[in-house]
Amino acid sequence: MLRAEDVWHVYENGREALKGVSFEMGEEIVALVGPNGSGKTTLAKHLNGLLKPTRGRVTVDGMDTREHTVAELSTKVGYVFQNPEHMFFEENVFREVAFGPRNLGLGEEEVEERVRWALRAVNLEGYWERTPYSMSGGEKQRLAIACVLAMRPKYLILDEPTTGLDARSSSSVIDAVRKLRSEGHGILLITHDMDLVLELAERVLLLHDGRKVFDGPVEEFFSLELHDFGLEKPELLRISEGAGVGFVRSVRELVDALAGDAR
Ligand SMILES: Nc1ncnc2c1ncn2[C@@H]1O[C@H](COP(=O)(O)OP(=O)(O)OP(=O)(O)O)[C@@H](O)[C@H]1O
Repeated sequence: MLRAEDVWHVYENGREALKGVSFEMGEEIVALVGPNGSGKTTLAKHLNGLLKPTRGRVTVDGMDTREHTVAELSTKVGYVFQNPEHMFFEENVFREVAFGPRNLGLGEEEVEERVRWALRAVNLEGYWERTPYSMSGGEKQRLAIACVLAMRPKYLILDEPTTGLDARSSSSVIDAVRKLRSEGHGILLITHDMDLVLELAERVLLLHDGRKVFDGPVEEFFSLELHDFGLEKPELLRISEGAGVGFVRSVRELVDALAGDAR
């Protein structure tokens, strides 16, 4: 479990970015949402120990983040930052993904095994020799996930994983996330994209001004007055509600519901 207990965070300039947030997650896909400046990144950085709580406690599978280094925690919680292309520096994909495990001091055989597994998990087999710079946005995003996966973390934090990607690249990233979830990973998705929340999340955590204002199922989240939080309901839901079929999660579900009504 990733667990935050009454976490407060005050930055050096006195800004209170988190005000008593409690939250826990296991093997599930949780969307972390909220307006700009609501504390999403600050909370996420607590979950892998990059930030320590000013007050309260954060544990990762029972390990208190205050008592462990970021390097230790990175084998439990992987963090894929926004705009991952800035993180690549190796000449090919193999070396890029191998970098983390090699740094752990693992033998070459184990390193190769991890690279193979991580690239397969994100459907990038056969890319070993490619230069990261020559890859598309969606491929780079999946490569960034593979680099973090090679550390074999149980939990993954993905910051805006589909922003700036076209529909096809987005759906390849979404497929990769689903696959990881089915293999027992817990995934925290930081996003402003309500379509992505509708499509992928199992639960939503909503922050506003450093406080948790909602934590619950996706359907319940979309029944909130989202405008109050600078968020918009997905078009798909507006259409389904307008058509009187209620909550759906995909165009296919909407079509099925409409076909059912017509019968
Ligand atoms: N290093 C820092 N020093 C001081 N204040 C900071 C620092 N980082 C963030 N803040 C402030 O803390 C608050 C929460 O910021 P945070 O980045 O966690 O929000 P966010 O929800 O991730 O925002 P966004 O959606 O814009 O990425 C904001 O008011 C921000 O200005």
